[in-house]
Amino acid sequence: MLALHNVSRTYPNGVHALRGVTLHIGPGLFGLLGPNGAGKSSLMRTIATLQPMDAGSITMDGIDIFADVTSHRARLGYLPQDFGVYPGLSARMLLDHLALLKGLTDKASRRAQVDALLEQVNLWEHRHRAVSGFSGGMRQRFGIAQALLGDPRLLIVDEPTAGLDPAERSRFYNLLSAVGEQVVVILSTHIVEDVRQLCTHMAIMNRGQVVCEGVPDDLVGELEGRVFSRTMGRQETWTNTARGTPLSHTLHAGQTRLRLLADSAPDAQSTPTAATLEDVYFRAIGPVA
Ligand SMILES: Nc1ncnc2c1ncn2[C@@H]1O[C@H](COP(=O)(O)OP(=O)(O)OP(=O)(O)O)[C@@H](O)[C@H]1O
Repeated sequence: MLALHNVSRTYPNGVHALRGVTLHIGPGLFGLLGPNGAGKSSLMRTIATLQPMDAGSITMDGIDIFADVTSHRARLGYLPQDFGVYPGLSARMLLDHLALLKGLTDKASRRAQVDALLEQVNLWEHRHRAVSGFSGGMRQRFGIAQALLGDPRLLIVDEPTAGLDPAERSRFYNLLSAVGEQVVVILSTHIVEDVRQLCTHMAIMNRGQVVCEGVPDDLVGELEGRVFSRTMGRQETWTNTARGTPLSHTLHAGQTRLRLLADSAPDAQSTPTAATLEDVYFRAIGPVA
């Protein structure tokens, strides 16, 4: 169990990136959602002990992660938003090299682990190809393989599906959910659907704070029966709309569809509609104009 208590961080430039974050993260896949700049990467990097915090505490199974950074890192796998690769090095050679850097010094067991990981992430047949020439999805799967070196107990994955096409994304989802059966996985993303498809627990961050936390289905269930939808009138603007709390608006076949939160139908045009995790998200962070 990873426990964060009142974690705060202000960068030297004065940006208050984390403001008293408290979270308890157990086994399975934990989704961390939030808009750009919410503080997700800052939190990930802090949990990975790549940057300090100004206040608060983080423990893993009751042990302060900053008390013994080396042993925490040995139990940690991290896939950052952008990870560089050496040009020209094959997947197998690069993974072997990264394994060595991670302290896997015994050649035979290192090779065995490298090969097993390449199989696990479905890159075995591409093991002799240069990682620098991989597609986005293959690269991310390689990223998971490198993060899993040394059998970590905690895996941190920061916005992994950006730029992946639907097929690659779904392959990546399958891999991540299989991994999530064995280790604690924290997935940071601003794609609500990622969390919907993968995560058993989640939190939403906004402006450095956790503004919503729970089980995705429960959070959606809390809004059930209170979400209404209607076409937005031509003269109407996002802010002068009638009753109910506006959640979001989307274009559908050239018309703007408005989603509202209200205890009963706000007007004759609104129809009840099934609540979604996106409604939970917009309710937590506030409507986007
Ligand atoms: N090293 C840094 N020095 C100064 N400010 C930073 C640094 N890293 C992040 N910030 C600022 O801290 C805030 C939180 O950024 P962070 O990258 O943690 O958010 P995020 O939720 O991961 O966003 P994104 O989805 O865009 O990656 C932002 O205002 C950002 O500009």
